[in-house]
Amino acid sequence: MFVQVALALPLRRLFDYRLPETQACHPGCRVEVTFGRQKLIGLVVKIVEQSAYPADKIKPIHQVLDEAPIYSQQMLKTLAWLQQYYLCPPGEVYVNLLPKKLKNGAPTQLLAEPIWQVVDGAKPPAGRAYKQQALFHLLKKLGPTAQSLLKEDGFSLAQINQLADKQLIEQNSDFLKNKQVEIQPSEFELTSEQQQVIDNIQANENFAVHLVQGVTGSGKTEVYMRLMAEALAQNKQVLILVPEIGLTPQTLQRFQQRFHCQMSVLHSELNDSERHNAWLKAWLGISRIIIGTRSAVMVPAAELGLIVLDEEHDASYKQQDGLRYNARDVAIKRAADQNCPIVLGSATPSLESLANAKAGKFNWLHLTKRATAKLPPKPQLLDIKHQPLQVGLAFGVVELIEKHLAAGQQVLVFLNRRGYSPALICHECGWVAECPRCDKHLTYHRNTQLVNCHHCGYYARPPAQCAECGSSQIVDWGIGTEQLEEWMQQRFPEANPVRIDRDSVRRKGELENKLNAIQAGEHKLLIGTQMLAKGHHFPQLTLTVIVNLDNALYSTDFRAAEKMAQLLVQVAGRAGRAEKTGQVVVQTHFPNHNYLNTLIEKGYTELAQLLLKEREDSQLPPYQYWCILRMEAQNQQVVEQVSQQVDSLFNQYICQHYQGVEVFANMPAPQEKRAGKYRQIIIFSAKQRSMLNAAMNQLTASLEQNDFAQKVRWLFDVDPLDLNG
Ligand SMILES: Nc1ncnc2c1ncn2[C@@H]1O[C@H](COP(=O)(O)OP(=O)(O)OP(=O)(O)O)[C@@H](O)[C@H]1O
Ligand SMILES: [Zn+2]
Repeated sequence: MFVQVALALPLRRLFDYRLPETQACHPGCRVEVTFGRQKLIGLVVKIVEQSAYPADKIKPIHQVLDEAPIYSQQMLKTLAWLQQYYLCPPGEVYVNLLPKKLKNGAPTQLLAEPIWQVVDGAKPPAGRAYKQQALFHLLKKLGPTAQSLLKEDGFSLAQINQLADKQLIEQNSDFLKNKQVEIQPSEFELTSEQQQVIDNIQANENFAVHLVQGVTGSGKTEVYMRLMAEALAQNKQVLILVPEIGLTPQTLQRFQQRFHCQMSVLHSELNDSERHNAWLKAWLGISRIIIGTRSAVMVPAAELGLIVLDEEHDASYKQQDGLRYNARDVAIKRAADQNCPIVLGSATPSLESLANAKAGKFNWLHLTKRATAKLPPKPQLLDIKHQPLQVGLAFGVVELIEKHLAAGQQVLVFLNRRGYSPALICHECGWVAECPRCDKHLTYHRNTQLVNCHHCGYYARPPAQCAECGSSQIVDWGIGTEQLEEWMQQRFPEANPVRIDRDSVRRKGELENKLNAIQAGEHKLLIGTQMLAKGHHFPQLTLTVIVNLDNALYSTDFRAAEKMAQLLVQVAGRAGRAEKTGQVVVQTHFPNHNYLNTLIEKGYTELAQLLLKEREDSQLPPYQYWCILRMEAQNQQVVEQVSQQVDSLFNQYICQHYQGVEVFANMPAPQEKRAGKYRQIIIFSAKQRSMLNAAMNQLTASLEQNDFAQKVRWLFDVDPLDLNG
């Protein structure tokens, strides 16, 4: 008997070893093996009776690390699919998805972690220790809570220890063994629409994909929580996927307040110990709720009974390096293998999901009203042609902002461009400062006094002189959020403007503090990028201004219009969420553009129909499946040559065996040079997914054997979302 082991190597194959005589070994167990002169840790994928290698050449397994498999049969099946579908080396899937400590051979044991609770009869701390007071009250509401979760809620170890020193909170070590869930009652009655959606989903316990399309503020989260409550009550585990946890800290607290139980929270900012524990608690069934960003989708949970994936259209579900999976598609596969329902929610579903809903593959459900009885405001288009602008804003818009502020309300100004200005140019000759590694404009950041490449991260001091003509008259060009903030501070100082973008909330806790201050009404004027668009609920906000989305109307990216519409609806949806009616103004040079008018007059679904029709007519996804072969090299000629060779290899030897699979395009990536490398892409397309996958598997095998392919770095991107990627 032999075992086939996946190792974390960039090779698309499993490795054969001899079964140990003394230790039991099953598929799904970790093993330590010798590979060349190294010792590596891998995962047993299969046990076979025969090996293609001579028996005497096959080395024995050095050590079996797990008595019982880490992955169940069913998870192994899902992992096998993942590897096959995304055309990647097995190690990428079987080994690299494990938390680092397990990958390095740590035992499957939880690391000790304090569980905190309020001391019986303790009173909140007095004085001005606001954070400590907030922590005390939260803990009182939640009951025993793991320390890591309190950190997720934005509290520091110092604050926890201070409360402990004052003997207001104490550790409770028994709680970890407790798998019970205590469900708090909801504050409100469901609307009839919410009830219908829930009844419909609960009518079927088995696998089904439910697409809940609900307008912004329609109470999707409440629907999720009711469904979760039901699953938890049946002793099932629940997996919740969200685009970015850090952006919406309120969401986590909402779940914590409703469900008192162990939770695993997984996202990219965990340290190794936190990830280890979160993963193991899910695996051991201690965590009844697993909530996380895309990487949480493959965390094992044997008793999984429901998957919820919020904001299903969000591009952050697609991983853009290594194993380039889309967590939405993987989640659907997991639900199918586990035979449990999956709920995809969004106000603006992706065209892929809408096509599936229209074809009857997804159960399409609607929430057409806001939970608070008012509809989201209808955006108004403001023609800015020939209009004088100040920091990109028309006079009328500035007056409107003034009016809303004067009424004591909050205003959101949305600009999707961070930094002070998107370019520095020479006033004399028009030279533009560019990234030396990408040939793209450098963005000027005044706060840091640096120019920064938003494509590769390169930064430098701003040039003092023009590189072409030597003039020292370097001026900034265009408007970014920093500049808008600066202007607003002068124009509306009493509104205490706040900027929210990736630069302004770099430090941990900063975003949370700013969001809390906004909730508390300390800032009346909010300036932000799409960070401010997602999921936030600001009751006092009545006006949203969208400075500019025109680029998307004439973009070369066929997804640009879809993304623009999703963003516009999300941003607009922040206004008028409480009693007062909201207003949304969109500045544009193209007030008669069909996309904008369809979106505003007829709604997102109508625009989506139109876009789907266009995609169908031009045979673009989702009417064709795509797989991109990405190649890059230091040398432009080399990468172009290789792509020609791959193209002919495919057309001469491969395509005739796979009906309908063809090269849709062979071209430089839209951003051809990035971080000093030249990039070329070949887009393969087919009407049938399985046919495309088979052809690509064949191509992969050929590329691995061909010397010419080794001259470039190549990889596959299945179902790409972005040609640049
Ligand atoms: N049945 C209900 N009755 C009253 N209020 C409700 C009800 N359901 C939800 N709400 C409230 O309505 C507000 C919006 O709900 P929620 O945040 O779940 O909406 P959403 O659909 O997720 O919105 P978005 O897509 O904008 O994030 C919340 O404050 C929520 O507490
Ligand atoms: Zn760059």
